[in-house]
Amino acid sequence: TLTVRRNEAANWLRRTVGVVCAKNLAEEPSEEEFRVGLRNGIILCNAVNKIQPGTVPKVVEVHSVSTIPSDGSALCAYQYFENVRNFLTGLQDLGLPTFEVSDLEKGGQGVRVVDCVLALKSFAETKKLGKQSLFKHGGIVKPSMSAKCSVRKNEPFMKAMTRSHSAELLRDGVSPEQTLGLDCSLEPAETITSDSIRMLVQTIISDKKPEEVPLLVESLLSKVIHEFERRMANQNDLMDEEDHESVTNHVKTDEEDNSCVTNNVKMDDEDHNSVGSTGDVSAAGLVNGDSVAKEIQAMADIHFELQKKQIQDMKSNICTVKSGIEQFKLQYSEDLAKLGNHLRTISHAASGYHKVLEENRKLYNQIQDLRGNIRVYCRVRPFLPGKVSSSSSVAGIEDRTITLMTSSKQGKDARKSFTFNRVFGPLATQAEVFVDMQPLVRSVLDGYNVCIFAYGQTGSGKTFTMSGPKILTEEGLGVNYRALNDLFDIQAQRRDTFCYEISVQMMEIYNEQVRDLLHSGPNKKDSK
Ligand SMILES: Nc1ncnc2c1ncn2[C@@H]1O[C@H](COP(=O)(O)OP(=O)(O)OP(=O)(O)O)[C@@H](O)[C@H]1O
Repeated sequence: TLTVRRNEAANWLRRTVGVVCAKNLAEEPSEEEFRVGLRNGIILCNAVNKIQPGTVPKVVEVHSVSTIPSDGSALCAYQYFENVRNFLTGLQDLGLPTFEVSDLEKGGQGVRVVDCVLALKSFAETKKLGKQSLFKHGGIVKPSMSAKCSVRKNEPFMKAMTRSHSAELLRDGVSPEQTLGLDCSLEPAETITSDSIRMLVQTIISDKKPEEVPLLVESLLSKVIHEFERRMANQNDLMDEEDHESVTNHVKTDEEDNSCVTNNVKMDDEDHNSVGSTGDVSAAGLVNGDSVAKEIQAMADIHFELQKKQIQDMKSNICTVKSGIEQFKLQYSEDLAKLGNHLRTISHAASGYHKVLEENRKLYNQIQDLRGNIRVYCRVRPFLPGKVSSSSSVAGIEDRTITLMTSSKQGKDARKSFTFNRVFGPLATQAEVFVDMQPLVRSVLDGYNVCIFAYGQTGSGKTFTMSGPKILTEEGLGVNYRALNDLFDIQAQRRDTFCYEISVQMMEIYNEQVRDLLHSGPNKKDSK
């Protein structure tokens, strides 16, 4: 705020001119007190002369302090005006902001006075800083030039600052010998720009004799090179530090990798357990980059050797597997060749199968023909329950012959023998009877027509032989059932090579009449 800034300005003036000179300016003056305190221009002129001696060549002052009223009214108005005017002119010469004389009168713009004083304060501080910097590095001591020579009227404040700063160097003067001691390595926060440096050099050589210039430039360049090398060395040191930090971080990262490696090593080979402990020690004892690098290199070497060994093992395993595969391939080709031979044999056999089958069929049926195209069998029914067995007319039964005895005739005529393909006695079972007929069923499936029928008087046992008893059992199955069973069995055996269609009809011939027993409707007589 304005009050704070005004207090700051008052304090700075008091410090600059001393409390005796600034006895009429309070530390924290009001606006009026500030105006009255500075009104006669004495404090202002002394202040600017402290900063820049000679800015106000003559300050009108009253030495008898006691005679000066608090508002400075003892001085004539023109005297006040003279001091203030000289002060403002000096500010203009320094390129600082100014104010109007009327601003120190009642009703004037006191803020402009405050601004002006604070600008002078900044100027003084900047100048002091520049001097310290120069003295610190240089030893520039010989004033030979007025500050005014480098300060032009109405230049911008900051530009004036820079120029003034440069002017300090010049004003203090530099002999060639002294310049040799000039340290161009101004502080890193130096305020001198390239323009000001150029100006500085120009000014330095401007008042030098031509023969002094090369020596001067040489000394400057020498200093510049020296400074450049120093900064490069600093830069390298900084970069080394950064690299070291980077290496340390890298090592930390590698520590984690090494722990993985260590685990792998432990798992792979117990002989390499020492590797794990080495890795732990190196991880714990990372002190500097070299030792760490060596540890890492050692770990990498061990890991490399381990991997090399694993690769060799894998190579030998691959060789073993390869030879195994070659052997297997050889055996496989041999087996394949054997299988091919077998297949050729089977193929050859298969090609002759149908021929052989046909031949077999012909031979089989030739046998059936040889056994008789028409075969006649005789079966003797046992006595039915309740009948006397002694009244039988059968005198004897042989394999193919049966002998009957007629009680009404005597002698030789009483006995007659009959020959059949085979004679079955009363004890013959259904299975025994069917055995002689079974080959004919196979001939049916080979394409031959076969007819099996029973012939005899009523109650002689035709139905029993062909179908079975009234209460049917497995053993009692007659020729019809057994023949049909055989037909279906042979059909199943040959299903891969033959396809058979089987159908059944049941006809009855009775009293010269044929009847279809499976016809569900009214009996249909068929003369055929
Ligand atoms: N080998 C046998 N063993 C036991 N019993 C038999 C035998 N043959 C026939 N029989 C019995 O004799 C009786 C008459 O037989 P079956 O009915 O088969 O004669 P059939 O010749 O068919 O008579 P029909 O011409 O009148 O029909 C039946 O009770 C039957 O069980």
